[in-house]
Amino acid sequence: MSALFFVAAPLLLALFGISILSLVVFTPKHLLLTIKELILKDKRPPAAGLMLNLLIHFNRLFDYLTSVAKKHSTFRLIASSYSEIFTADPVNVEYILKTNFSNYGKGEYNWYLMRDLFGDGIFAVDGDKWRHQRKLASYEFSTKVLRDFSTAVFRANSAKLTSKISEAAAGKHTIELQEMLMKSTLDSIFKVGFGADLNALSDSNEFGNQFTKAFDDSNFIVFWRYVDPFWKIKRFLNIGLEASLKKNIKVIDDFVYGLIRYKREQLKNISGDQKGKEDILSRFLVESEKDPENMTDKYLRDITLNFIIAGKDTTANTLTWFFYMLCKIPVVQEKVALEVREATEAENIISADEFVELMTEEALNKMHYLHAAITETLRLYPAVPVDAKCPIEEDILPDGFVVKKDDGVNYMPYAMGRMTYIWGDDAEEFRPERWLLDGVFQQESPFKFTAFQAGPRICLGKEFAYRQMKMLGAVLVNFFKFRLVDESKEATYRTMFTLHMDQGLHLYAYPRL
Ligand code: HEM
Repeated sequence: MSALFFVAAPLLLALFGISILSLVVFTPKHLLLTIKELILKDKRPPAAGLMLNLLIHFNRLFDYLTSVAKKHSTFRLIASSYSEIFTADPVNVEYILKTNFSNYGKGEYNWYLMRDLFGDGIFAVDGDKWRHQRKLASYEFSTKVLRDFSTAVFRANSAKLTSKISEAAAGKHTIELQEMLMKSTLDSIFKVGFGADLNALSDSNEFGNQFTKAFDDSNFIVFWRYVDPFWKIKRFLNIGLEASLKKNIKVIDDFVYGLIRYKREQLKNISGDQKGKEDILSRFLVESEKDPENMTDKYLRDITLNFIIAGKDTTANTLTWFFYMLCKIPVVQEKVALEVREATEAENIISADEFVELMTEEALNKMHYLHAAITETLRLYPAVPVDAKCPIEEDILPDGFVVKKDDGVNYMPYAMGRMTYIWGDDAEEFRPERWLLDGVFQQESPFKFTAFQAGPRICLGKEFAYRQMKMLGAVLVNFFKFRLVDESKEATYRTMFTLHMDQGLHLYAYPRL
């Protein structure tokens, strides 16, 4: 241990120095680049500071970026040899995500930071691997079978959650809703995406709980790499957060490989045409039988994990902020409750199991106010608050600013939702009515409302997510009135890839009926 310390300490100090220098001062390479920029009169986005600012403001990172975006719709932060560009301009966003899509991928840089956790899954890759996964998953999302099956699963899980909350309400206990929602959406993605009951993999709930905890922590640690100049050395020495990440990834891997083994066994009992048609994982497993060299178990792990992440956190986090806003503005909560009763035509006091049967597609489609309230939540609390891209070639954005090949380019759904130049003077107000015209929900441009990304890489699960969120939202509001345990406290986020409420959402639930 002490020998390791004596070897590692000077190395760490040297790296510390170099890294801080690279973040703080202008190296000769950077000076040359700046002089070149001045001579060539490149129109670069205004420099709002150094990359070090991201580290300084890490805990309130998305609010820091919002405050800068209020002054400059496109700006950059400077590192030693490149700039990280941030934009909140819908015209630029359309250009990056659609018009010149082929020039803006995840890139090597993002993949390198994310790969220990996300591997070669759809969130982290470009090119053929992305196209392959997108194509196979698109089939699955477009089928009526998936639609009907997922609706049945959402119904069952909503009734299950209602019964859990009823127990807490009866005992006058507080609930931590974010954790409950995380479990519920994990159950749903397991059943729909992988055709398996989470409990089927293990007798105890602990299995899913450990996975959820390990994933949350990894999500935070991998995001932290973007601002930590020492992460590579920490990984090499297996110390600090990188050592925890390694342990967490082991828990995640055990969980996902366990699922793949279980699914392979299940698949052995299915033959003929039906094989590979039931769920996303079966489809990928059948592909791997045809092409075992490319579709290794590691690749299957990456694909599977990325789908769990896609389906679980985004939806649960959005619902968490939705219930938080319902508590902050009780009149919105009452309007949702009224709409749900009218749309389902539920007259008598009925059980949750009976009530979820009234949640038909037709009833859900009638709930325009609920749809608007969820969308308003996503406008102000987008599940993916900042999204990073890397340019392949030097380029000029529609606002005339030059993007260099080594720059990073980010669009900012969190900041965009708060810009008066996009949403008007009341941009920071939570007002579901802004989405309604004569009571009917109106779509916005996906380049202005960017919570689901846009263009060829637009979220594949958008419709699936709305169905699940409307179902859970409607059923819970129908049965309970929610109140914050601490009404004076403003909720905040834990900075990571997804907008996770820090410390969870602690509520009282009172029976409504
Ligand atoms: C409120 C819920 C959701 C939100 C806000 C959301 C948002 C997003 C965003 C912003 C991306 C782009 C991420 C990136 O490239 O960095 C994305 C991609 C994706 N989402 Fe969602 N998502 C939600 C729910 C879901 C669900 C429930 C599923 C699946 C069950 C899903 C499946 C996917 C997939 C597969 C991609 C990758 C698309 C690609 O790269 O081609 N999403 N989503």
